[in-house]
Amino acid sequence: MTSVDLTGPALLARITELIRDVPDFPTPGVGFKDITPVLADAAAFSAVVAEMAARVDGPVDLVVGMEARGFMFAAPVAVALGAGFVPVRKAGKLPGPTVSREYSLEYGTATVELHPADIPAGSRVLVVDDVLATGGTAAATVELLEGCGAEVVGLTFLVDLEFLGGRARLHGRRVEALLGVS
Ligand SMILES: O=P(O)(O)OC[C@H]1O[C@H](OP(=O)(O)OP(=O)(O)O)[C@H](O)[C@@H]1O
Ligand SMILES: Nc1ncnc2[nH]cnc12
Repeated sequence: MTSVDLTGPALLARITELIRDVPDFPTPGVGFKDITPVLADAAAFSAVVAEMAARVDGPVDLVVGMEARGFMFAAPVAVALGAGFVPVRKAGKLPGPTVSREYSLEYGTATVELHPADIPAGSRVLVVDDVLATGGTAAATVELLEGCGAEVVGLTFLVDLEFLGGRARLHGRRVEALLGVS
């Protein structure tokens, strides 16, 4: 059992220390932010989940996380908020019926899918992922959710790679990031 005693600037400093910069991964020229050390640190992980859960206004029915790293934060945030969890998966992983969107991200293109049957119309949904980079993944996820009639009440990330401009793709929405990298 771990107590959450990391908050504010101490949490920010700890996250900054733990996230590992990996040059040229997965492709040349990409500066990859490896968040696995945050997951492996019990105090940091629980504090991140608590902080993500705190940065939302009003009730949340569902927390949506994107495969695969998004699942690692979104599922515990859902439990912390007393909300359900819905996975957005890469193409071909969900049995369906699914709705899907193709999108581009910092290092390629992909297709994401979800089960609309898991999203009752009017659901208040929080989207959680580890990294906001170009915003392609998050924007595609918002399109899918809104196509199901959900209300996206916010998007929360561990890291915002600000120099890639992802926030602009989410203009007008509540976007929270625990750490901004400029
Ligand atoms: O803002 P974007 O440019 O869309 O990039 C951000 C996305 O990229 C990463 O996922 P990735 O597709 O690498 O999958 P993974 O979580 O399975 O590693 C990350 O977890 C975000 O979902
Ligand atoms: N630079 C990066 N580091 C980690 N995850 C990412 N997803 C997209 N770009 C990324």
